[in-house]
Amino acid sequence: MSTQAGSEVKVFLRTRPTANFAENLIEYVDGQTVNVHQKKDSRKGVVNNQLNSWSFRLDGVLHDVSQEEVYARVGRGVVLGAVEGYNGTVMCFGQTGAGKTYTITGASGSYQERGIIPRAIQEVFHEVDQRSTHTFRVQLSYLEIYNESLVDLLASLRGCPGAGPGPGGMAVVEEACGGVSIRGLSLHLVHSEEEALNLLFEGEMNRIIGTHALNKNSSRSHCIFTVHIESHSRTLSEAKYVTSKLNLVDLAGSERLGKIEPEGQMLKEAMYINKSLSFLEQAILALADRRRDHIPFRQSKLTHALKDSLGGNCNTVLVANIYGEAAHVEETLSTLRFASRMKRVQTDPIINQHTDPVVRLLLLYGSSSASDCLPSSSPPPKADAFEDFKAEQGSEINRILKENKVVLLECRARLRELTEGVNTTKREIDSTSTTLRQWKDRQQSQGQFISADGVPVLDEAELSLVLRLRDLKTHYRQQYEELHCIKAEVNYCQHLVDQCRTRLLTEFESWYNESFLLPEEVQALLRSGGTIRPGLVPVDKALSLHFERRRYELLADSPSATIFYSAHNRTVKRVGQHTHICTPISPNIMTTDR
Ligand SMILES: Nc1ncnc2c1ncn2[C@@H]1O[C@H](COP(=O)(O)OP(=O)(O)OP(=O)(O)O)[C@@H](O)[C@H]1O
Repeated sequence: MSTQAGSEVKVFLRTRPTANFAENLIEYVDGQTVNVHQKKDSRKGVVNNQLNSWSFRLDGVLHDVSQEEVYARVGRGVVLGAVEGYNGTVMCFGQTGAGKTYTITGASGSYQERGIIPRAIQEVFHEVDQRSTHTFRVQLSYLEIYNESLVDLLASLRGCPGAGPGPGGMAVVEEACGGVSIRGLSLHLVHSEEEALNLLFEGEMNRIIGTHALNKNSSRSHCIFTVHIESHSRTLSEAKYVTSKLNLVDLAGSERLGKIEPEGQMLKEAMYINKSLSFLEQAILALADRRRDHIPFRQSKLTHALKDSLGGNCNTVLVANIYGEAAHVEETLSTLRFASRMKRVQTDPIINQHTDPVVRLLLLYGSSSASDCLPSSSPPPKADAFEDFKAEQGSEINRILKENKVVLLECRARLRELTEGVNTTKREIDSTSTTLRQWKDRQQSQGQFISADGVPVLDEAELSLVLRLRDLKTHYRQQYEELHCIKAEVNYCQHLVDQCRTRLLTEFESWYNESFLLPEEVQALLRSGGTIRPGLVPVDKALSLHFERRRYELLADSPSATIFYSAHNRTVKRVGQHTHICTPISPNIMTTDR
């Protein structure tokens, strides 16, 4: 089993931008050290021993930095680790309105300001596309913990297996391997970045948001977005496979009750939030103390659900969000205290390797009494089976692949034509400029014609050259712009074709294994929808890959932005909220990631 060198939880500080940043109270020293000064409390008497300066050492201070940099420093390592098979957690903690949701999810509907979750999704699928030696299975879940109740934020999606809490309701359950899972929480298989973003936006729509004195869209709950990754080697025909869980956690805001004076429902919410955060703090304190053998995870739903995600077998990163104004310096201090406790928690991540029961069965039977268990006839050659698959089970995705190839070929032909056109125009511009220059030189040597008013007079031939040059330049600019668009379109079509091809091959592999290589009794298990997963992807999901050409024309030069906006808009349309359908403000803004 591979392991990563044990270390501590990584902790970063991120500040919400404000014009009133309390520079005299909060001091950043070397990119890692934060000093906080607080005025002595006069109500406690003139003479008191209260300290008024604190120093905290963290892994990094993210002050005035872009979402992209935050992801690069905080998220990327954890995400890449998860693709390798290491569990990972990125968690945002801090007072209400300090920027936790902005950090983890990002500003709603803005590609540049998307947060860690959409970027992590993009990275996971990028890696999946790159790693052709493995097949990946990516599933998502989105859990909300509101007033000590577990809520499935993706329960509204009909037709997903495992959806619905079942008779016992939702609950955190301990697993034999020491981890935890949530009974009744729906898991959704996703095949592309766009499908995954659809689910994220769907879940966002369902979150419980309240208005708070410090944040008009305050999240009144804890949310855990989890990417479950499973990978099998394509080349090694062994039963081993690797799984990992990537948890992206947005905690509810920590707030002193006295400060905001909530009432009614808000008071109840605030009490639940504070209680669960204080249990979280107790669990962290216990985890940081190596002499402790009991960690009080079961005190709250939050700590129980995060049992296997806070240090231990997990790459854990905490972002401590602060709102650095003088009025909030106490919250800043308490956030930093929490962060420095968290930093003492040890991590010891290992790759989560398992053995596939189906393949193990196959290998086992194959080596002992193959004739009893393996299918009676020998499997057909793969090339023939592939042709059959394309004509039957895989016909829909194969049709989409063919259609996309046709569009790609058309786009390429158009690109060639335009490139030739641009080159021809450029040559004409050059030759017309040369002729004009020569004409001018000749005129200069003969002397310039001047009108009766003393204005230089253009010769008719020279005038026609000047006009021709102007027209050519206008035409060149138009062609160039068109060329730029068609290039982006070609890239995007190529991306879709690659995606369809990978999908066709992956589905064929699953179908071939299940149809010809598995023992008949195992095939029967798969058919009856037993505990063993079927490998085929439903056709309606495959259809979602269909190329919606017109809709993408606007967004042609940035495929990943296209995916982001398309998923966002689809969710907004489906849910029918009064949210804006978002399109990029201008192509320039879209392509330059802040
Ligand atoms: N780094 C940042 N850059 C730009 N805007 C930010 C940043 N951080 C926070 N904001 C803005 O501040 C406001 C509050 O942020 P956010 O909702 O993320 O806070 P929060 O900590 O999640 O609050 P709560 O605990 O109430 O849910 C939002 O309007 C958000 O867009």
